[in-house]
Amino acid sequence: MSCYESIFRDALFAGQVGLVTGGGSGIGRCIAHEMARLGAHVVLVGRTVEKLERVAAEIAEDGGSASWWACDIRDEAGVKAMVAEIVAAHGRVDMLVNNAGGQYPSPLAHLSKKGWEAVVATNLTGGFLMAREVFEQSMQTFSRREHRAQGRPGPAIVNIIADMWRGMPGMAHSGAARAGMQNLTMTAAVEWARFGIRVNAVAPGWIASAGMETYDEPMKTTITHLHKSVPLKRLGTESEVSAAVCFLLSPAAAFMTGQTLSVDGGAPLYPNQFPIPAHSNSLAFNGFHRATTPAFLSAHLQSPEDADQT
Ligand SMILES: CCCCCCCCC/C=C/C(=O)SCCNC(=O)CCNC(=O)[C@H](O)C(C)(C)COP(=O)(O)OP(=O)(O)OC[C@H]1O[C@@H](n2cnc3c(N)ncnc32)[C@H](O)[C@@H]1OP(=O)(O)O
Ligand SMILES: NC(=O)C1=CN([C@@H]2O[C@H](COP(=O)(O)OP(=O)(O)OC[C@H]3O[C@@H](n4cnc5c(N)ncnc54)[C@H](OP(=O)(O)O)[C@@H]3O)[C@@H](O)[C@H]2O)C=CC1
Repeated sequence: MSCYESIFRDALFAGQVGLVTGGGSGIGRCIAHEMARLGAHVVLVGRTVEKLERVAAEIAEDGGSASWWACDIRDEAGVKAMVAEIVAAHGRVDMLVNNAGGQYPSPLAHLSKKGWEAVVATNLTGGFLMAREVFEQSMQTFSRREHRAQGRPGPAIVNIIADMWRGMPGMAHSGAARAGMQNLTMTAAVEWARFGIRVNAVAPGWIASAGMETYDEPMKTTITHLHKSVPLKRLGTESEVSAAVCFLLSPAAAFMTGQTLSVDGGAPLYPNQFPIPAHSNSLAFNGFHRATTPAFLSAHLQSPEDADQT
């Protein structure tokens, strides 16, 4: 386990209350630690009590302030009750990090309806329910004028999505849900801007997080090769995602809303494995154009169906 020094100033979030879903492990745990280190009281949300208790104890050990709430973010009544209790206990919610999520690998054609719905509910519906309740119940507690009078904006929301910019082959359910969450981020940003609420997203690429441990051995082998497809030639860290989240929650991002920050080492920009030449060859253009097919590549011009028949 590593420790990172936050680049943000001490007490940046002093006096603020932040909710982190999925705060019991991985990226969410790291975000919760950093927010607490910056002075926030952090409420950790997840389904497994032991994980939440452990992280809350770690934060207390480090001198921070944290509590936890066990809740499945897909359970509408549970989310409503949880946000109500948190608002009653702390008076408000200043920050929401919609980080809970996950998926399992499967070819699109093999996805069951139940599996699809489980992943979409986790990565899209759950985030929607959390954001809506925090919005609704914050608005009931404080009017915009009261927020202004106290010199505070409304809650800042950050949604964790994923690198799904070119689809998400092998994880179609998650790609569809994350794309939905990115779109929801933009809509919420516009609809809630007049209440001083900012809504942004962070799209992690491949991160060496505790969550990667949840996969089976064949997937873990795949994951050990992923760095080759990243221009920066490594996986990201939990703390690099956390830094982007804390930036978006902070006043440094006061004029940013509806945006998605990618933390991915440039992976979606250059997914291919061919080497970049040191010098480009200039191509002479004389009005003709020619077409040739190198013999060794002929087979690769066939569609998979044609290739099967040969
Ligand atoms: C590709 C290369 C990229 C390579 C690139 C890889 C890196 C990608 C980057 C992303 C990395 C991460 O997100 S890392 C974070 C990973 N962390 C996680 O994924 C942990 C959280 N995940 C989960 O909780 C689960 O996966 C999730 C399905 C979302 C929620 O589960 P639930 O508790 O709701 O439900 P379960 O009861 O477990 O499952 C409900 C149904 O879902 C289906 N289901 C669930 N798990 C299943 C499984 N492993 N295989 C088949 N089907 C499954 C079944 O139909 C289940 O019903 P039954 O058949 O009746 O049981
Ligand atoms: N690691 C990576 O490379 C990437 C990760 N991401 C996303 O970042 C987020 C954090 O992932 P990471 O830290 O790696 O993985 P983890 O598996 O460690 O974190 C996921 C957390 O979400 C919680 N969670 C899952 N489902 C629910 C639910 N229905 N209700 C409440 N809590 C839930 C889990 O706790 P519990 O099971 O106890 O509820 C867990 O603590 C996820 O959304 C993930 O998909 C996106 C792109 C890349």
